[in-house]
Amino acid sequence: MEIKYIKEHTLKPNEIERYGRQLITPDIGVSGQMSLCNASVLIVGAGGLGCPVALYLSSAGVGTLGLVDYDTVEISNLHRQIGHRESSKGISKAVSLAKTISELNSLVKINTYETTFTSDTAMEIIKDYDIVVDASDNVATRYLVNDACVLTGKPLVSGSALKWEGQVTVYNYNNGPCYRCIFPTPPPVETVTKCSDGGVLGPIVGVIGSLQALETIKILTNNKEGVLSGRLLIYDGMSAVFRTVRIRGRQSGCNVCGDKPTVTQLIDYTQFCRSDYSESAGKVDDRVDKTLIITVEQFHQSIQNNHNHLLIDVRPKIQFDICSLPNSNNIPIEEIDKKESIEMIEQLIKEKVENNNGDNNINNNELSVYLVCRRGNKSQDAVKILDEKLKESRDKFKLLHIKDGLLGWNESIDDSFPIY
Ligand SMILES: Nc1ncnc2c1ncn2[C@@H]1O[C@H](COP(=O)(O)OP(=O)(O)OP(=O)(O)O)[C@@H](O)[C@H]1O
Ligand SMILES: [Zn+2]
Repeated sequence: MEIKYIKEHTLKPNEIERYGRQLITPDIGVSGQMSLCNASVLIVGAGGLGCPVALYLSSAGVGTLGLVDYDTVEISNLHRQIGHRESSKGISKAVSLAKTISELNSLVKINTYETTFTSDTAMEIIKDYDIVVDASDNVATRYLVNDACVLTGKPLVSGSALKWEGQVTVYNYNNGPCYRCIFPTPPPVETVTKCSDGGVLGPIVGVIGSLQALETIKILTNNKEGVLSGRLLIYDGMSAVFRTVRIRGRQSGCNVCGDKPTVTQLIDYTQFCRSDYSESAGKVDDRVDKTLIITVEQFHQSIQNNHNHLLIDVRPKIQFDICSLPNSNNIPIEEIDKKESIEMIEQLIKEKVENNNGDNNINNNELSVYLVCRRGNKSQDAVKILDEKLKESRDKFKLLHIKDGLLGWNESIDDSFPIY
Protein backbone atom coordinates (compact mmCIF):
# COMPACT_ATOMS: atom_id res chain seq x y z
CA MET A 1 0.00 0.00 0.00
CA GLU A 2 1.33 3.42 -0.95
CA ILE A 3 1.70 5.71 2.05
CA LYS A 4 0.91 9.35 1.43
CA TYR A 5 3.35 11.49 3.37
CA ILE A 6 2.94 14.75 1.54
CA LYS A 7 -0.18 16.86 1.56
CA GLU A 8 -1.79 17.42 -1.79
CA HIS A 9 -0.99 20.57 -3.78
CA THR A 10 2.25 21.10 -1.92
CA LEU A 11 5.83 20.41 -2.83
CA LYS A 12 7.12 17.30 -4.55
CA PRO A 13 9.63 15.05 -2.75
CA ASN A 14 12.56 16.24 -4.89
CA GLU A 15 11.63 19.84 -4.11
CA ILE A 16 11.43 19.14 -0.38
CA GLU A 17 14.88 17.55 -0.57
CA ARG A 18 16.37 20.40 -2.57
CA TYR A 19 14.82 23.35 -0.77
CA GLY A 20 14.59 21.82 2.72
CA ARG A 21 17.02 24.14 4.51
CA GLN A 22 15.38 27.15 2.92
CA LEU A 23 11.83 26.13 3.49
CA ILE A 24 12.22 25.47 7.20
CA THR A 25 13.42 29.07 7.58
CA PRO A 26 10.88 31.17 9.51
CA ASP A 27 8.69 33.21 7.15
CA ILE A 28 9.35 30.96 4.17
CA GLY A 29 7.68 27.61 4.84
CA VAL A 30 5.80 25.55 2.31
CA SER A 31 3.69 28.48 1.15
CA GLY A 32 6.77 30.66 0.63
CA GLN A 33 8.50 27.93 -1.34
CA MET A 34 5.39 27.35 -3.41
CA SER A 35 5.29 31.05 -4.21
CA LEU A 36 8.91 30.94 -5.32
CA CYS A 37 8.30 27.87 -7.48
CA ASN A 38 5.33 29.53 -9.15
CA ALA A 39 7.04 32.87 -9.67
CA SER A 40 8.71 34.39 -12.68
CA VAL A 41 11.50 36.96 -12.48
CA LEU A 42 13.09 38.95 -15.29
CA ILE A 43 16.75 39.90 -14.91
CA VAL A 44 17.91 42.73 -17.16
CA GLY A 45 21.67 42.32 -17.59
CA ALA A 46 23.65 39.09 -17.23
CA GLY A 47 26.81 40.80 -16.00
CA GLY A 48 28.33 41.52 -12.60
CA LEU A 49 25.01 41.90 -10.77
CA GLY A 50 22.89 39.65 -12.99
CA CYS A 51 25.13 36.63 -12.38
CA PRO A 52 24.75 36.42 -8.59
CA VAL A 53 21.07 37.36 -8.85
CA ALA A 54 20.44 34.52 -11.32
CA LEU A 55 22.56 32.01 -9.37
CA TYR A 56 20.72 32.66 -6.09
CA LEU A 57 17.26 32.89 -7.59
CA SER A 58 17.66 29.69 -9.57
CA SER A 59 19.09 27.81 -6.61
CA ALA A 60 16.20 29.13 -4.48
CA GLY A 61 13.80 27.56 -6.96
CA VAL A 62 12.19 30.55 -8.65
CA GLY A 63 10.02 28.81 -11.25
CA THR A 64 10.88 30.87 -14.32
CA LEU A 65 13.82 33.17 -14.91
CA GLY A 66 14.20 35.50 -17.89
CA LEU A 67 17.71 36.66 -18.78
CA VAL A 68 18.18 39.66 -21.07
CA ASP A 69 21.58 40.68 -22.42
CA TYR A 70 22.77 41.76 -25.86
CA ASP A 71 26.44 41.28 -25.07
CA THR A 72 28.90 38.39 -25.28
CA VAL A 73 31.29 37.06 -22.64
CA GLU A 74 34.79 38.51 -22.55
CA ILE A 75 37.72 37.36 -20.43
CA SER A 76 37.71 40.77 -18.71
CA ASN A 77 34.22 39.96 -17.37
CA LEU A 78 35.25 36.85 -15.46
CA HIS A 79 36.72 38.47 -12.36
CA ARG A 80 33.20 39.41 -11.31
CA GLN A 81 30.62 37.89 -13.63
CA ILE A 82 30.65 34.56 -11.85
CA GLY A 83 27.92 32.90 -13.87
CA HIS A 84 30.20 32.70 -16.93
CA ARG A 85 33.14 30.43 -17.69
CA GLU A 86 36.29 30.74 -19.82
CA SER A 87 34.72 28.31 -22.27
CA SER A 88 31.89 30.82 -22.85
CA LYS A 89 34.20 33.47 -24.28
CA GLY A 90 32.53 35.08 -27.28
CA ILE A 91 29.11 33.55 -26.68
CA SER A 92 25.96 35.34 -25.58
CA LYS A 93 25.94 36.26 -21.89
CA ALA A 94 22.27 35.33 -21.60
CA VAL A 95 22.95 31.86 -23.03
CA SER A 96 26.14 31.40 -21.02
CA LEU A 97 24.42 32.28 -17.74
CA ALA A 98 21.43 30.11 -18.64
CA LYS A 99 23.77 27.16 -19.08
CA THR A 100 25.37 27.68 -15.68
CA ILE A 101 22.10 28.03 -13.80
CA SER A 102 20.48 25.10 -15.57
CA GLU A 103 23.35 22.95 -14.29
CA LEU A 104 22.68 24.32 -10.81
CA ASN A 105 18.93 23.68 -10.84
CA SER A 106 17.33 21.85 -13.73
CA LEU A 107 13.86 22.43 -12.24
CA VAL A 108 13.96 26.10 -13.22
CA LYS A 109 12.57 27.19 -16.58
CA ILE A 110 14.88 29.69 -18.23
CA ASN A 111 14.07 32.09 -21.06
CA THR A 112 16.94 33.86 -22.75
CA TYR A 113 16.68 37.13 -24.67
CA GLU A 114 19.86 37.82 -26.64
CA THR A 115 18.79 41.32 -27.39
CA THR A 116 18.90 44.88 -26.13
CA PHE A 117 16.11 45.78 -23.76
CA THR A 118 14.73 48.86 -25.53
CA SER A 119 11.46 50.77 -25.76
CA ASP A 120 10.58 48.45 -28.66
CA THR A 121 11.34 45.14 -26.95
CA ALA A 122 10.65 45.86 -23.26
CA MET A 123 6.86 45.50 -23.03
CA GLU A 124 6.72 42.25 -24.97
CA ILE A 125 9.43 40.71 -22.75
CA ILE A 126 8.28 42.06 -19.39
CA LYS A 127 4.66 41.00 -19.70
CA ASP A 128 5.40 37.39 -18.71
CA TYR A 129 7.11 38.21 -15.39
CA ASP A 130 6.04 39.07 -11.85
CA ILE A 131 9.11 41.05 -10.82
CA VAL A 132 11.98 42.74 -12.63
CA VAL A 133 15.58 42.94 -11.41
CA ASP A 134 17.62 45.77 -12.87
CA ALA A 135 21.16 44.45 -13.18
CA SER A 136 22.14 46.78 -16.00
CA ASP A 137 24.90 49.35 -15.98
CA ASN A 138 23.57 52.44 -17.70
CA VAL A 139 21.17 55.27 -17.07
CA ALA A 140 19.04 54.86 -20.20
CA THR A 141 18.22 51.27 -19.26
CA ARG A 142 17.45 52.29 -15.65
CA TYR A 143 14.78 54.77 -16.79
CA LEU A 144 13.43 52.32 -19.35
CA VAL A 145 13.16 49.44 -16.86
CA ASN A 146 11.57 51.77 -14.30
CA ASP A 147 8.94 53.11 -16.67
CA ALA A 148 8.16 49.65 -18.03
CA CYS A 149 7.66 48.41 -14.44
CA VAL A 150 5.44 51.32 -13.47
CA LEU A 151 3.35 51.00 -16.64
CA THR A 152 2.84 47.27 -16.05
CA GLY A 153 2.58 47.47 -12.25
CA LYS A 154 5.59 45.30 -11.41
CA PRO A 155 8.05 45.73 -8.53
CA LEU A 156 11.59 46.60 -9.54
CA VAL A 157 14.64 45.46 -7.57
CA SER A 158 17.42 47.85 -8.44
CA GLY A 159 21.15 47.59 -7.78
CA SER A 160 24.35 49.34 -8.80
CA ALA A 161 28.02 48.94 -7.98
CA LEU A 162 31.22 50.82 -8.72
CA LYS A 163 34.75 50.57 -7.35
CA TRP A 164 34.36 49.57 -3.66
CA GLU A 165 30.72 50.58 -3.24
CA GLY A 166 27.24 49.49 -4.11
CA GLN A 167 23.59 50.36 -3.57
CA VAL A 168 20.29 48.48 -3.53
CA THR A 169 16.68 49.54 -3.33
CA VAL A 170 13.22 48.39 -4.41
CA TYR A 171 11.06 50.64 -6.56
CA ASN A 172 7.40 50.62 -7.39
CA TYR A 173 6.44 48.32 -4.53
CA ASN A 174 3.56 48.69 -2.11
CA ASN A 175 2.94 52.34 -3.01
CA GLY A 176 6.63 53.20 -2.55
CA PRO A 177 8.59 55.49 -4.88
CA CYS A 178 9.75 54.66 -8.38
CA TYR A 179 13.18 55.51 -9.81
CA ARG A 180 11.83 58.73 -11.33
CA CYS A 181 10.39 59.84 -7.97
CA ILE A 182 13.98 59.90 -6.72
CA PHE A 183 15.72 60.93 -9.96
CA PRO A 184 13.23 62.95 -12.04
CA THR A 185 15.89 63.95 -14.57
CA PRO A 186 18.90 62.04 -15.88
CA PRO A 187 22.35 63.09 -14.67
CA PRO A 188 24.59 65.03 -17.07
CA VAL A 189 26.41 62.50 -19.26
CA GLU A 190 29.86 63.68 -18.18
CA THR A 191 29.15 63.03 -14.47
CA VAL A 192 28.43 59.32 -14.92
CA THR A 193 31.43 57.19 -13.95
CA LYS A 194 31.51 53.85 -15.67
CA CYS A 195 32.87 50.53 -14.39
CA SER A 196 35.16 50.46 -17.39
CA ASP A 197 36.67 53.77 -16.24
CA GLY A 198 36.42 53.54 -12.46
CA GLY A 199 36.79 49.78 -11.99
CA VAL A 200 34.77 47.49 -9.74
CA LEU A 201 35.57 44.57 -7.45
CA GLY A 202 33.98 41.14 -7.86
CA PRO A 203 32.89 40.74 -4.23
CA ILE A 204 31.18 44.14 -4.33
CA VAL A 205 28.88 43.15 -7.19
CA GLY A 206 28.57 39.76 -5.45
CA VAL A 207 27.25 41.41 -2.29
CA ILE A 208 24.91 43.76 -4.13
CA GLY A 209 23.61 41.05 -6.48
CA SER A 210 23.01 38.74 -3.50
CA LEU A 211 21.05 41.49 -1.75
CA GLN A 212 18.97 42.01 -4.90
CA ALA A 213 18.21 38.28 -4.93
CA LEU A 214 17.23 38.46 -1.26
CA GLU A 215 14.87 41.41 -1.81
CA THR A 216 13.29 39.49 -4.69
CA ILE A 217 12.77 36.46 -2.44
CA LYS A 218 11.23 38.67 0.27
CA ILE A 219 8.78 40.18 -2.21
CA LEU A 220 7.86 36.80 -3.66
CA THR A 221 7.31 35.21 -0.26
CA ASN A 222 5.21 38.17 0.82
CA ASN A 223 7.55 39.34 3.58
CA LYS A 224 6.40 42.89 2.94
CA GLU A 225 7.60 44.54 6.12
CA GLY A 226 11.30 44.10 5.51
CA VAL A 227 11.35 45.00 1.83
CA LEU A 228 13.78 47.83 0.98
CA SER A 229 11.12 50.12 -0.43
CA GLY A 230 11.52 53.83 0.32
CA ARG A 231 14.97 53.04 1.71
CA LEU A 232 18.35 52.78 0.05
CA LEU A 233 20.99 50.39 1.30
CA ILE A 234 24.53 51.61 0.73
CA TYR A 235 27.49 49.29 1.14
CA ASP A 236 30.99 50.70 1.47
CA GLY A 237 33.20 47.67 1.05
CA MET A 238 36.45 49.45 1.87
CA SER A 239 35.22 50.58 5.30
CA ALA A 240 33.10 47.46 5.74
CA VAL A 241 30.04 49.61 6.49
CA PHE A 242 26.40 49.05 5.55
CA ARG A 243 24.05 52.02 5.87
CA THR A 244 20.36 52.23 5.12
CA VAL A 245 18.97 55.69 4.44
CA ARG A 246 15.39 56.80 3.97
CA ILE A 247 14.68 58.11 0.50
CA ARG A 248 11.73 60.16 -0.73
CA GLY A 249 8.42 58.38 -0.90
CA ARG A 250 6.24 58.22 -3.96
CA GLN A 251 5.89 61.71 -5.45
CA SER A 252 2.40 62.72 -6.55
CA GLY A 253 4.08 64.91 -9.18
CA CYS A 254 6.19 62.07 -10.60
CA ASN A 255 6.06 62.00 -14.40
CA VAL A 256 5.38 58.29 -14.57
CA CYS A 257 3.89 57.07 -11.27
CA GLY A 258 2.40 60.40 -10.11
CA ASP A 259 -1.22 61.46 -10.06
CA LYS A 260 -1.09 63.08 -13.51
CA PRO A 261 1.60 61.18 -15.37
CA THR A 262 3.03 62.66 -18.55
CA VAL A 263 4.80 59.41 -19.47
CA THR A 264 2.01 57.00 -20.33
CA GLN A 265 3.99 54.84 -22.71
CA LEU A 266 7.68 54.10 -23.21
CA ILE A 267 9.72 56.93 -24.71
CA ASP A 268 13.12 57.12 -26.42
CA TYR A 269 15.42 56.73 -23.41
CA THR A 270 18.64 57.17 -25.35
CA GLN A 271 17.44 60.61 -26.32
CA PHE A 272 16.05 61.38 -22.86
CA CYS A 273 19.38 60.45 -21.20
CA ARG A 274 21.60 61.54 -24.10
CA SER A 275 23.38 58.19 -23.83
CA ASP A 276 23.16 54.68 -25.19
CA TYR A 277 21.72 51.43 -23.78
CA SER A 278 25.27 50.35 -23.16
CA GLU A 279 28.05 51.42 -20.92
CA SER A 280 31.32 50.39 -22.48
CA ALA A 281 30.34 50.59 -26.13
CA GLY A 282 29.02 54.14 -25.58
CA LYS A 283 29.32 56.00 -28.84
CA VAL A 284 31.77 58.89 -28.71
CA ASP A 285 30.38 61.91 -30.51
CA ASP A 286 32.75 64.34 -32.15
CA ARG A 287 32.46 67.39 -29.96
CA VAL A 288 35.50 69.26 -31.23
CA ASP A 289 36.47 70.94 -34.47
CA LYS A 290 37.66 68.56 -37.22
CA THR A 291 41.04 70.30 -37.33
CA LEU A 292 41.70 68.97 -33.81
CA ILE A 293 41.03 65.31 -34.63
CA ILE A 294 43.34 62.59 -35.98
CA THR A 295 42.46 58.93 -36.56
CA VAL A 296 44.56 56.11 -35.05
CA GLU A 297 45.67 55.16 -38.57
CA GLN A 298 46.87 58.70 -39.35
CA PHE A 299 48.61 58.90 -35.98
CA HIS A 300 50.30 55.56 -36.62
CA GLN A 301 51.43 56.67 -40.05
CA SER A 302 52.83 59.89 -38.71
CA ILE A 303 54.91 58.24 -35.98
CA GLN A 304 56.17 55.68 -38.46
CA ASN A 305 57.34 58.57 -40.62
CA ASN A 306 59.27 59.83 -37.61
CA HIS A 307 57.24 62.97 -37.48
CA ASN A 308 58.24 65.23 -34.60
CA HIS A 309 55.63 64.73 -31.92
CA LEU A 310 54.69 64.81 -28.28
CA LEU A 311 52.19 62.25 -27.00
CA ILE A 312 50.14 63.00 -23.88
CA ASP A 313 48.01 60.26 -22.34
CA VAL A 314 45.20 61.80 -20.28
CA ARG A 315 43.94 58.63 -18.52
CA PRO A 316 44.16 58.23 -14.73
CA LYS A 317 47.66 57.26 -13.54
CA ILE A 318 46.41 53.87 -12.33
CA GLN A 319 45.43 53.00 -15.91
CA PHE A 320 48.51 54.54 -17.50
CA ASP A 321 50.70 52.40 -15.23
CA ILE A 322 49.11 49.21 -16.55
CA CYS A 323 49.98 49.82 -20.19
CA SER A 324 50.64 52.78 -22.47
CA LEU A 325 52.00 53.63 -25.90
CA PRO A 326 55.80 54.06 -26.02
CA ASN A 327 57.13 57.55 -25.29
CA SER A 328 53.87 58.87 -23.93
CA ASN A 329 53.62 61.30 -21.02
CA ASN A 330 50.83 60.90 -18.50
CA ILE A 331 48.85 63.99 -17.49
CA PRO A 332 45.40 62.89 -16.25
CA ILE A 333 42.46 64.91 -17.56
CA GLU A 334 41.57 66.06 -14.03
CA GLU A 335 44.93 67.80 -13.78
CA ILE A 336 45.40 69.06 -17.29
CA ASP A 337 44.20 72.61 -16.70
CA LYS A 338 46.35 73.10 -13.59
CA LYS A 339 49.18 75.63 -13.75
CA GLU A 340 51.90 73.00 -13.16
CA SER A 341 50.53 70.77 -15.93
CA ILE A 342 50.41 73.62 -18.43
CA GLU A 343 53.96 74.64 -17.51
CA MET A 344 55.10 71.06 -17.90
CA ILE A 345 53.48 70.77 -21.33
CA GLU A 346 55.01 74.09 -22.40
CA GLN A 347 58.40 72.84 -21.28
CA LEU A 348 57.98 69.56 -23.20
CA ILE A 349 56.93 71.48 -26.30
CA LYS A 350 59.94 73.78 -25.96
CA GLU A 351 62.30 70.80 -25.72
CA LYS A 352 60.72 69.13 -28.73
CA VAL A 353 60.93 72.25 -30.85
CA GLU A 354 64.58 72.77 -29.90
CA ASN A 355 65.49 69.11 -30.46
CA ASN A 356 63.80 69.17 -33.78
CA ASN A 357 65.95 72.04 -35.01
CA GLY A 358 69.10 70.02 -34.43
CA ASP A 359 67.83 66.56 -35.40
CA ASN A 360 68.12 65.64 -39.05
CA ASN A 361 66.28 62.35 -38.57
CA ILE A 362 63.02 64.10 -37.96
CA ASN A 363 61.14 64.44 -41.20
CA ASN A 364 58.72 67.20 -40.59
CA ASN A 365 59.60 70.43 -38.93
CA GLU A 366 56.21 71.04 -37.49
CA LEU A 367 55.63 69.58 -34.05
CA SER A 368 52.36 67.72 -33.36
CA VAL A 369 51.02 67.36 -29.85
CA TYR A 370 48.77 64.29 -29.68
CA LEU A 371 46.31 63.57 -26.90
CA VAL A 372 45.12 60.05 -26.22
CA CYS A 373 42.82 58.28 -23.73
CA ARG A 374 40.99 54.95 -23.59
CA ARG A 375 38.42 55.57 -26.30
CA GLY A 376 38.65 59.21 -27.33
CA ASN A 377 36.25 60.85 -24.91
CA LYS A 378 38.54 62.47 -22.41
CA SER A 379 41.13 63.36 -25.03
CA GLN A 380 38.42 65.47 -26.68
CA ASP A 381 37.92 67.40 -23.48
CA ALA A 382 41.69 67.73 -23.11
CA VAL A 383 42.16 69.07 -26.63
CA LYS A 384 39.58 71.80 -25.97
CA ILE A 385 41.26 72.80 -22.71
CA LEU A 386 44.77 72.89 -24.18
CA ASP A 387 43.65 74.71 -27.31
CA GLU A 388 42.56 77.49 -24.99
CA LYS A 389 45.32 77.34 -22.38
CA LEU A 390 48.22 77.17 -24.84
CA LYS A 391 46.84 79.94 -27.04
CA GLU A 392 50.01 82.02 -27.01
CA SER A 393 52.28 79.30 -28.37
CA ARG A 394 49.73 77.65 -30.69
CA ASP A 395 51.62 78.65 -33.86
CA LYS A 396 54.53 76.40 -32.80
CA PHE A 397 52.64 73.08 -33.00
CA LYS A 398 49.58 71.22 -34.18
CA LEU A 399 47.24 70.00 -31.46
CA LEU A 400 45.25 66.81 -32.14
CA HIS A 401 43.20 64.29 -30.18
CA ILE A 402 43.34 60.67 -31.28
CA LYS A 403 39.84 59.59 -32.22
CA ASP A 404 38.89 56.14 -30.82
CA GLY A 405 41.91 56.24 -28.50
CA LEU A 406 43.69 53.14 -27.27
CA LEU A 407 40.74 50.87 -27.95
CA GLY A 408 41.00 52.03 -31.56
CA TRP A 409 44.75 51.38 -31.49
CA ASN A 410 44.06 47.84 -30.31
CA GLU A 411 41.38 47.34 -32.95
CA SER A 412 43.06 48.86 -36.00
CA ILE A 413 46.82 48.85 -35.39
CA ASP A 414 48.02 46.36 -32.82
CA ASP A 415 45.78 43.91 -30.99
CA SER A 416 48.58 42.99 -28.62
CA PHE A 417 47.97 46.30 -26.84
CA PRO A 418 46.08 45.08 -23.74
CA ILE A 419 42.53 46.32 -23.35
CA TYR A 420 40.50 45.97 -20.19
N1 LIG B 1 19.41 47.72 -22.34
C1 LIG B 1 20.06 46.58 -22.14
N2 LIG B 1 19.67 45.44 -22.74
C2 LIG B 1 20.30 44.27 -22.56
N3 LIG B 1 21.41 44.16 -21.78
C3 LIG B 1 21.86 45.25 -21.17
C4 LIG B 1 21.23 46.52 -21.33
N4 LIG B 1 21.93 47.44 -20.61
C5 LIG B 1 22.94 46.77 -20.02
N5 LIG B 1 22.92 45.46 -20.36
C6 LIG B 1 23.86 44.42 -19.91
O1 LIG B 1 23.98 44.53 -18.51
C7 LIG B 1 25.23 44.00 -18.12
C8 LIG B 1 25.82 44.91 -17.07
O2 LIG B 1 26.83 44.23 -16.43
P1 LIG B 1 28.30 44.76 -16.16
O3 LIG B 1 28.32 46.20 -15.96
O4 LIG B 1 28.86 43.90 -15.10
O5 LIG B 1 28.98 44.30 -17.51
P2 LIG B 1 29.78 44.81 -18.76
O6 LIG B 1 28.96 45.71 -19.59
O7 LIG B 1 30.26 43.54 -19.33
O8 LIG B 1 31.01 45.62 -18.22
P3 LIG B 1 32.41 45.90 -18.91
O9 LIG B 1 32.32 45.47 -20.35
O10 LIG B 1 32.53 47.38 -18.76
O11 LIG B 1 33.40 45.13 -18.13
C9 LIG B 1 26.09 43.87 -19.36
O12 LIG B 1 26.30 42.52 -19.65
C10 LIG B 1 25.27 44.58 -20.44
O13 LIG B 1 25.43 43.98 -21.70
ZN1 LIG C 1 7.59 57.83 -9.56
